[in-house]
Amino acid sequence: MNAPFQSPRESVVSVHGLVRSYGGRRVIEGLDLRIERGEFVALLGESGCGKTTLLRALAGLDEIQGGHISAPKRPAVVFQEHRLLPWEPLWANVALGLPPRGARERAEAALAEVGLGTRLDDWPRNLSGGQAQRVALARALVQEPELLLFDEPFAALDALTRIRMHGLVKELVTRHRPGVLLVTHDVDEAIALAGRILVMRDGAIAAEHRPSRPGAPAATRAELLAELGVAPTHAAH
Ligand SMILES: Nc1ncnc2c1ncn2[C@@H]1O[C@H](COP(=O)(O)OP(=O)(O)OP(=O)(O)O)[C@@H](O)[C@H]1O
Repeated sequence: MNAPFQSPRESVVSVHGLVRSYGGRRVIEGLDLRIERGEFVALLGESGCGKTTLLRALAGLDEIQGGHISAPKRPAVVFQEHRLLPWEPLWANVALGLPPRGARERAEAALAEVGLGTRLDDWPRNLSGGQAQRVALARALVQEPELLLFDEPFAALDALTRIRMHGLVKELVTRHRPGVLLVTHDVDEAIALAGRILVMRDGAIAAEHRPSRPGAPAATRAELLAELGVAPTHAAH
């Protein structure tokens, strides 16, 4: 009897030999990256090493100077600041870019998923920082993206709100299964959320960790801190 057919794991992002420079200065130099469907990848690296530059290139926001990127045309992006339109109510902010028919209902469902289902007609100015980021998350997920790009989305939140957001993001990502790339400065956040953690250095991926292996989180934390040149402290959570 034939063995069951096993398809190779499908990648949602595939980058080969990426080069990105600003005015002749190369920030990304021959970078390779794959993200599989439903995979949650975190990207760490020293300030200025090119994390946001990579994310923008994946989002198709910038031209590249070399190499090849294969990624969905319209990935959803969540930035550190919520970027909500102050003159639109919450539901319209979430519905932005949806076809008009059924847009309000879809926005309502997405806002309910992030715990703001009763605030459809409220305004961005009435939200706390954490609530505004939840709306930004709803706006990203309502598009049902194959790829979700996070650029330090929780960095401006207080520690408790950040931990609550981690729980919510885990739940939503498990349900919707987009490929995720999370740019973060927070080693503990990367360990809490990602199945795979990449460290960026000198314009390329310098190290890879899989914190979900049994017994791996503590070792991964120490290795990551050493790679990032930071003295270890107690885990934040
Ligand atoms: N528009 C731009 N024009 C010129 N140089 C830029 C531009 N954007 C970024 N850079 C440079 O590219 C390098 C990488 O920047 P990038 O923002 O990608 O780093 P990062 O790893 O995301 O940093 P951080 O962690 O501090 O956010 C930096 O040296 C930065 O000065």
